[in-house]
Amino acid sequence: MSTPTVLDSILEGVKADVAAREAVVDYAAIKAASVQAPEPIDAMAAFNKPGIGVIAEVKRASPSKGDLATIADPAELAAAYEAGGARIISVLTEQRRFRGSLADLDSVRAAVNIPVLRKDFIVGPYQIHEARAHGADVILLIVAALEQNVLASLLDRTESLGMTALVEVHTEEEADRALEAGASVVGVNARNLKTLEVDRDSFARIAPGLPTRVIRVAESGVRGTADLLAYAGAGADAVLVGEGLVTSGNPRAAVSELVTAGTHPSCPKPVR
Ligand SMILES: O=P(O)(O)OC[C@@H](O)[C@@H](O)c1c[nH]c2ccccc12
Repeated sequence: MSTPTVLDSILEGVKADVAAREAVVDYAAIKAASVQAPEPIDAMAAFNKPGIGVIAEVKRASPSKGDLATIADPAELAAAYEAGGARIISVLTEQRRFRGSLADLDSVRAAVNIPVLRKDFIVGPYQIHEARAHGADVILLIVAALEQNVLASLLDRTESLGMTALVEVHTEEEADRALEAGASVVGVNARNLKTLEVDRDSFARIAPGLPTRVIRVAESGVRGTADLLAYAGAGADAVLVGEGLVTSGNPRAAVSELVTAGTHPSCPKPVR
């Protein structure tokens, strides 16, 4: 057997944490809660607005950098992102490496009126019902973490609950798998989750091969407007930004600067 990757070790912790939560709230209960939750917000409408969308992330820590910022109040941060013009708020809920939680998701959901993305390492249907029960409108599905049949069934379940899946890839092969599973929104993560290395060119390599009906999201490594414009030039509909915003000191202004650049007439337009 090959040595475990960072992703393998994260997934192992996530599976243990899911099992612990399921011992408290069982599958039938979380499923019931997910269908009783208030209706999801239509994230496809948010993705389809003109200009480059900014998905702003509530991110406390990362495996590569450790603690990024002290986020005393995730609701306040999310409200600042919304006021700055973010189109969607992403909330990291993985606890061991990213120091996130479902409590953070709850706080953010209560604070904003735009779609909320639950960002975690989804391994099975329990977490999808859980995301919906906690008010998520969008969830992340990471192709590298899932067998093809599981990916396809989790995507179906997400959509049958009225949510949108952001299907994350890092290679052309993974992009093919995302399309094969029926993804409508594909995110190219510049960071390889197996090695944690960042390759900002991965988006430009992969995005042109996606059919025009697919929404393209560039994830990770956006430090400012120059990176946003580069991703826009390579065909991005939206960028997902975490570290650059939580470390900015003024999240509302930082989002607003990106949104302004992404809606300026000189900004390259999405391909559709
Ligand atoms: O902090 P950054 O470099 O702006 O990246 C944000 C986001 O792309 C990153 O948090 C991310 C993308 N895909 C993930 C999957 C799991 C955990 C985290 C991620």
